[in-house]
Amino acid sequence: TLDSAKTSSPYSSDTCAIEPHATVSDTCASYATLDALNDEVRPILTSITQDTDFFSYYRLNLFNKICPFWQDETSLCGNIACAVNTIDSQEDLPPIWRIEELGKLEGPHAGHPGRRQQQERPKQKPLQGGLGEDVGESCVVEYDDECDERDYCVPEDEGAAAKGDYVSLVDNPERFTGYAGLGAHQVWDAIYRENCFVKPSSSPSSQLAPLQGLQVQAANNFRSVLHKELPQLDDECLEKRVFHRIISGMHASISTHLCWEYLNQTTDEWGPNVQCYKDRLHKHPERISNLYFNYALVARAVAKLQKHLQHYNFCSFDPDQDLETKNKVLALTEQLHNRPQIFDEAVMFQDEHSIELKEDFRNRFRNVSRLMDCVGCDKCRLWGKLQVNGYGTALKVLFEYDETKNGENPLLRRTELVALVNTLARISKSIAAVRRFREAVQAGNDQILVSDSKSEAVVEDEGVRYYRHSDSNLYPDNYEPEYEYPDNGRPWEQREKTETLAEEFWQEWRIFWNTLAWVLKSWMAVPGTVWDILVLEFNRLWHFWLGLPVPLRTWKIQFPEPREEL
Ligand SMILES: Cc1cc2nc3c(=O)[nH]c(=O)nc-3n(C[C@H](O)[C@H](O)[C@H](O)COP(=O)(O)OP(=O)(O)OC[C@H]3O[C@@H](n4cnc5c(N)ncnc54)[C@H](O)[C@@H]3O)c2cc1C
Repeated sequence: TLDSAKTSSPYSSDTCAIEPHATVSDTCASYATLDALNDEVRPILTSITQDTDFFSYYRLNLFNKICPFWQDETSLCGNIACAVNTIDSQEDLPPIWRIEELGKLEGPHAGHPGRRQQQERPKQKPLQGGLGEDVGESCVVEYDDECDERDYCVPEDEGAAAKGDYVSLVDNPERFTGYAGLGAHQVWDAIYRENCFVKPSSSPSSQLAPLQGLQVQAANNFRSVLHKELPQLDDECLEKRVFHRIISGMHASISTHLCWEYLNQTTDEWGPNVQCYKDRLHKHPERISNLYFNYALVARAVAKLQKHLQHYNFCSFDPDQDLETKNKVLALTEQLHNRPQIFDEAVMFQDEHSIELKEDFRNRFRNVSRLMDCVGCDKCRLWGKLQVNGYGTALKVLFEYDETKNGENPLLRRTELVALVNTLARISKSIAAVRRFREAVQAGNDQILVSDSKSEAVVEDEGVRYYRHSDSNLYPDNYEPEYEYPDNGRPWEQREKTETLAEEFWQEWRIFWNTLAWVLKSWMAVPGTVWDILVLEFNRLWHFWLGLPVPLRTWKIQFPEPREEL
């Protein structure tokens, strides 16, 4: 099914997809142009998404929605299934716990205040410090969450009483989580198969357990979209192609992130995994092409907002933060705007069926958005939802906004703007990572060393020095590596540094605590284990007494190697 989507892609024969001076098809720019643009905007984009309260928190309904298309316990979370299978097998316990942990959300959450709370609480502190005392809550909370028929995504609060939680995007980086297998494949499969303007012979939902209540309604809407006759759609239709490229480009970006921030479970180290890149991207240049295509599309949408954002209110009750955030955003939109156009949306939806086609396109995109509730790993669902919303917002801006006007365009909701800019930052990071991976493959290296050591300043702009970082991009003086790493492994780029006393203390404390937990668990398992051994030995004795072949002994005494196992 995914293969059918793949083979129907007109790009599978695109062997020169990553030739630097080739034009990225369906855009107006070459790979080299987009790389150069990315080098230029990456520092400011990183600063916006990492350093401003407005863009580093996202509101979404992550836990209260059920997958509206199928009921299938195994697809809910591949990791939990793994953990259930292996909990008996003590040997595998620590790594599996780690995998399960990887998908969980980290950092503080804060619930969206209800109407009464909104009236009672001071406007500067609507979350009452829920995200930490130093977070500008007036930059984070969004009261206006209504949406209109022009949206390409299902609004976050649709059909649910709860208005969602605020989560930190900085504390929950998109990277390897171990979410894989049937559950993940089923979601990708549904996204490609059901949203590819291909008339399905049978929907996956029809093969799964029966649906109930609201699920039936959602599934019916979904099917009615799929079965709608659209005479003008054929395999070569530009709009269909664009749809496929957006999905495939998003998939490629997720794959890049998980390969770049990969956890080697044998060595417990995080770092780029060149083989992962080769398998998922390098052997499929059309996927890299789709990644660059998405960059052009989303960057064009952000550029188009230049006028619109001039009077945008980022932090209602904090003028200093508001000004700082606005300055950064306007610098970004200006950089993207003041250059030859990289994507021309005006060629789409131009024929006689355009209204019908646009409506269909939008509905299919909404289905992708709903499918995100079927993703069985919290962090993957967070970033999946955010990026689908980001692409949906980009499409809305491209096809519904007039860039020459200011007040007449509908105001973008906060969630839309945060999703749009963070999605651009994700693709930007992917493009930089793909370049590093490509260089490594061309040089025949199986490893990439990532270090944050700075070489000499390369550019100085308005008092800020930019350095050429080891990932070959330019970063401002105060740049810190984008990601934080889990407690159980120090970042690979910091391993050589000397540890402070506090760090050493906590490291030792963690080992002590894990040892204690491990010992207590082992003690609790003693009665069960002794019982199993007695039954097995009695069975062997019984076979021996009857003169039957004696079963092999399936247990042994093994001394643990605590440091490695913990
Ligand atoms: C919405 C979502 C978000 C996810 N987020 C994360 C995450 O943050 N971290 C994490 O570790 N895992 C994440 N996953 C899981 C991850 O995407 C993979 O599904 C998982 O790593 C298993 O990979 P795989 O090699 O089996 O192939 P998959 O990536 O699952 O791909 C399945 C099939 O799709 C086709 N395919 C693959 N890439 C493309 C492409 N770019 N274009 C077209 N076709 C393609 C291929 O035929 C492939 O066999 C996410 C999954 C989903 C659905």
